[in-house]
Amino acid sequence: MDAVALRKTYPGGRGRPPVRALDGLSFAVPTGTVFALLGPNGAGKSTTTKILATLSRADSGTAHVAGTDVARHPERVRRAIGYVAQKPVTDPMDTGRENLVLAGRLQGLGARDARARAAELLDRFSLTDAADRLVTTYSGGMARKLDVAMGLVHRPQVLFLDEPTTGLDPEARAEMWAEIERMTAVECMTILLTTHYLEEADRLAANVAIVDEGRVVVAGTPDALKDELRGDGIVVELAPGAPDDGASLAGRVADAVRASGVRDVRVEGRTLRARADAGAVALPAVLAGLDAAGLPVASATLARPSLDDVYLRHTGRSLAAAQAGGRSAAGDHAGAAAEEVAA
Ligand SMILES: Nc1ncnc2c1ncn2[C@@H]1O[C@H](COP(=O)(O)OP(=O)(O)OP(=O)(O)O)[C@@H](O)[C@H]1O
Repeated sequence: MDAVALRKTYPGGRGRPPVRALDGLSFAVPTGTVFALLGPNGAGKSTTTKILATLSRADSGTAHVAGTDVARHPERVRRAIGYVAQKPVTDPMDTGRENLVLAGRLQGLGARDARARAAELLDRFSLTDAADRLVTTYSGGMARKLDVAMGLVHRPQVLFLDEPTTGLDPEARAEMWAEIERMTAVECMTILLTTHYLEEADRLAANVAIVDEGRVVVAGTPDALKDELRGDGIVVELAPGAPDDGASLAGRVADAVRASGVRDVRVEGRTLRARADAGAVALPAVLAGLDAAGLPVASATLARPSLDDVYLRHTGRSLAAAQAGGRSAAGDHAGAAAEEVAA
């Protein structure tokens, strides 16, 4: 599966400016592996997934799924893929089993085969005990597992999972992760996953592409991306006593730690992030510099590089900050054009 130079602009609607969702996005996914598109809300992950799943068309660029060009032969692609959207597709007033049997019938299975496939999937997702209860009574984790099962009824070669664990509690998330790992390990399925959880990408994906403002800023294996960052990460939270006067606080903090030998210094609000070859040596010097400058510290941590550091390095801000702030052009979708469905 690959995407090459995908571009997509949504019309703004109601006097709003158009939104450039994809700005030349490219990546390649080896068959039988999990690939994660990682980025904050509005980065363009869902738009990419919809184009690859033939639910939307790119303005330009090409994409292949299961060896087929998505724009030229969308019907062939649809037969080869399962698509699990962010929003549930199940009918809450039907049982889990009824939902799966109906999905099987819609995919062309006979009644007996649809029932057998439903039972198999219910068992696989540990939903057999709840199979004959209405979906409206399911927990968030159970409902999400049923969504994924719905995408698997026709045994797709390629599965798209759009934020499969958003909103799930840690236990349900761990169960979902185990199932995703099983799908690639045992069934050799190719999975494109979108997430804004760094830990999820790190744990599941053989390869990760960090997406920001409609393009891939960096891609590689999680380990290779982390190895690019030499040394340790230092994070210092300033105490509330430190005046938060934006740019001038950032400047004072940067000046205060200049002599400590740290690099890649960034200040967001009251949080200082920096890197050092030997963090244990640099951290006391950082704290001494802040103390001398009259900047009180609330906490300080030292950590091996994480995907968050990779994100910060390549986008200039932490994923948490990007998630909180959204992207500059992103608004809510109100007044925007309704999602179109490619013919
Ligand atoms: N149908 C639409 N009409 C107008 N703008 C849209 C539409 N769908 C998405 N957008 C805009 O395109 C940009 C990319 O959105 P997209 O949903 O692809 O991002 P995302 O990374 O998947 O974010 P999320 O995690 O919120 O789903 C955003 O600015 C979004 O507001």
